[in-house]
Amino acid sequence: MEMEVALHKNDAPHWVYRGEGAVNLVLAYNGSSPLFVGKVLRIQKASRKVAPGSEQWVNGHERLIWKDNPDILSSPSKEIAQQMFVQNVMAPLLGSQHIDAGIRVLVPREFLESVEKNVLCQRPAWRIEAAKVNTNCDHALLLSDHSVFPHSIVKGEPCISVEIKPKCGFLPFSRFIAEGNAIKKSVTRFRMHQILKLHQQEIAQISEYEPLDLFSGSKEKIHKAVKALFTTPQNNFRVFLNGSLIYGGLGGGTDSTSFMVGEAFEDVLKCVIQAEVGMRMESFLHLVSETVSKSGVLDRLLEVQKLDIFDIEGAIHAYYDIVSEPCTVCRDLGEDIASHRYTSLHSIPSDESLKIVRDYLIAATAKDCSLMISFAPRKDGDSASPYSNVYLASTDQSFDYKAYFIDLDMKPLKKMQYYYELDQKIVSCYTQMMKTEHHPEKAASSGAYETTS
Ligand SMILES: O=P(O)(O)O[C@@H]1[C@@H](OP(=O)(O)O)[C@H](OP(=O)(O)O)[C@H](O)[C@H](OP(=O)(O)O)[C@H]1OP(=O)(O)O
Ligand SMILES: Nc1ncnc2c1ncn2[C@@H]1O[C@H](COP(=O)(O)OP(=O)(O)OP(=O)(O)O)[C@@H](O)[C@H]1O
Ligand SMILES: [Zn+2]
Repeated sequence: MEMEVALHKNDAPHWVYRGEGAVNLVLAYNGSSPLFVGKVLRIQKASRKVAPGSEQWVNGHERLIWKDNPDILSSPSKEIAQQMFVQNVMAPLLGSQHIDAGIRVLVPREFLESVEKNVLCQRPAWRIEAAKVNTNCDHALLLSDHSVFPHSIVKGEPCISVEIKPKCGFLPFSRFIAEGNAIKKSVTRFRMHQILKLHQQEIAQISEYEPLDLFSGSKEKIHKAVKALFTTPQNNFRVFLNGSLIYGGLGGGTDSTSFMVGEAFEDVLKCVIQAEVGMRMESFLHLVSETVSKSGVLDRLLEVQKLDIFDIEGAIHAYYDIVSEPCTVCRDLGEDIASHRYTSLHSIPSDESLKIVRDYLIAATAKDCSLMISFAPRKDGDSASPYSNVYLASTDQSFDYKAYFIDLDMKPLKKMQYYYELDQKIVSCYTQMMKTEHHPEKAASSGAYETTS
């Protein structure tokens, strides 16, 4: 058992808003207690509307999925189960050197209430509307702050970091994909989802980012992807300087609000990138591309994403067998098609169904996590650094870097049906758009990728 660290109501003023996603709010520490310097606190939110799968942790069927992980099953709460999931399932797959499962700390209600009040003015309105801090939860996770280096805080040296949410980096190849949905095999989920998001006014503009480029392993394509992320960051790209957001949208989601532009931005970069004004951001993007390429961290992420070998169109049938419910997908497809294509899936041993769904959920986590890479300029003669090193030719600078995955939460089994429905919706919206002549976003279809053999 790890030692329990507890926070007090009086600590609240030192914990400041860093960011948030759909389910957690993240606070950074600005005080001087050695226990917390260089750390962030990840606290749970409570949805105002009940989201699919957000109910009580581990129902009977979920226990079956994770039955080989006693640590998960015996977890007394959802947060501890999440921590065990990161440690026992995701870390071995992605490499524990890129993961920090964090330690649990006790947080009294007064602390959470106080923090909630303090950060309110920084939270995006739509996030406030969707969820509040869960003040009934008495635990939070203390994690390393991946946007800084411990030594840069101590010595007051600069550190620049980037957060990338790469999303799914491959095209599905499952034979269970219906003929009518064959487009999924040539256009990435990300690009198709963009059309739906635009249609639902979740975004104002189609992203230029193509996940296949970022995961390609080719330096040129990786750089193309990084430049696209910079041009249309949405919730896929952020830059932090000494832990403060300097580029990209706050609070996740897809709106891009707080932007530093032009010269102001070039100016703040001067402490880390030794280049002329106007060249600094470009150099930094080269540094990011070089590091993504050199580190190979995305190669492993891609392998984990590819655990989804059946696609949701296959996995959904295994899901219905696990929860012992009649398969609504087969029902809606009608006897004929269903009996041909999916009977095999419905007649496999239950351990195989469990494996299909378990792998699908693990892949879903890998498709939704983010990567944080931070850089500290290296001083000459500083050879004893424990960090990896990357060289930026355009500025003749050396950097220490570290790469960590964040947001490796387990996806709830309950979400399977929602995943199926969303997938259908994304494909039909995209197909619809393709059919519509002269649609303003027709151009986006040129993102279709040719599969090379
Ligand atoms: O389904 P997706 O691909 O839209 O992913 C969701 C994300 O949307 P986005 O990356 O903007 O498209 C979504 O992100 P945002 O809330 O849009 O920032 C969440 O990460 C969501 O996961 P969870 O509900 O927090 O467990 C994500 O849901 P999962 O599919 O990962 O369960
Ligand atoms: N260990 C960390 N170090 C630095 N920043 C972090 C860390 N963990 C989270 N953050 C910041 O806080 C934000 C929200 O965290 P996180 O993605 O874990 O929230 P979430 O609610 O689980 O997200 P999602 O909506 O994807 O499920 C991140 O986008 C990142 O900017
Ligand atoms: Zn079925």
